Amino acid sequence: MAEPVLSIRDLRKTFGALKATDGVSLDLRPGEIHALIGPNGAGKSTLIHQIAGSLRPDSGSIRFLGQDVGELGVAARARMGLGRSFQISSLALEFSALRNVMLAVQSRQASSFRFLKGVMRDRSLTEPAMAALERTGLAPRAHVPAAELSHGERRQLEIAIALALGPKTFLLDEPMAGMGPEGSRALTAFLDGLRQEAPILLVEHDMDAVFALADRISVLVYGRIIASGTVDEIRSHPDVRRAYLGETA
Ligand SMILES: Nc1ncnc2c1ncn2[C@@H]1O[C@H](COP(=O)(O)OP(=O)(O)OP(=O)(O)O)[C@@H](O)[C@H]1O
Repeated sequence: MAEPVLSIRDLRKTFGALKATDGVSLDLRPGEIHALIGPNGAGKSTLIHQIAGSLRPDSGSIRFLGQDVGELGVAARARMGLGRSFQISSLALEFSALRNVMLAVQSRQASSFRFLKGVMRDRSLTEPAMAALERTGLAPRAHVPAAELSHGERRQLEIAIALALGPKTFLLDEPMAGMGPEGSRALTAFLDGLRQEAPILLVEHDMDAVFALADRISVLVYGRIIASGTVDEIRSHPDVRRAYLGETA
């Protein structure tokens, strides 16, 4: 089996008496979508924050591309290729979709001291930014200010930004949230193709999307992984049905 791109071992994080992450270990291998599911408050976002570097674990290790990244901050992990879907709040709402992606591309390039006027004509920025918008289906809306994009389009823009950074792994925290059925279907098809480019750790409540996409599913309940396996294994797992799937049945 191929070496994991991302490898987490015995990660722990408490908030006061609450064990938000209680000894989590998981691997993400090349070419796969590993879905992380679990009820509200199970600790999924807390885990993603620790992997991205925005929250420091109490103990445990996170290895990315063979390197222990525990001491690295968010920016250093992002530069290594740990791509996280941006939260809506991080979009520059007054700027166009295109300019939002260009800012991300620019942040990856060495010389960032350019005037904005020059930036908008700089093909080393516009071309990769347009390519990312085209891949996410947002190219027709490239010149629309982010403030005027629909909720679903902003989610597409976040993924375009993550893509433009040339990631080696994607951490996607509920990319389907707030999308209509058509948007979810389009995003599911898109993510399906994306896994070959970079494996995806996918936190998602939309079980249709999870069952359609996941090579492997881990189920998190009260900060612990109670089961990990293929879609079929998880669907038929009695503890999972009781702790999670049964909830919505
Ligand atoms: N900064 C914090 N301080 C204190 N408690 C926190 C903090 N962040 C998260 N928690 C708590 O940790 C637990 C896990 O939260 P988390 O947001 O990771 O769950 P989740 O699985 O992502 O939930 P959801 O599916 O609703 O997004 C919750 O009980 C939450 O209230």
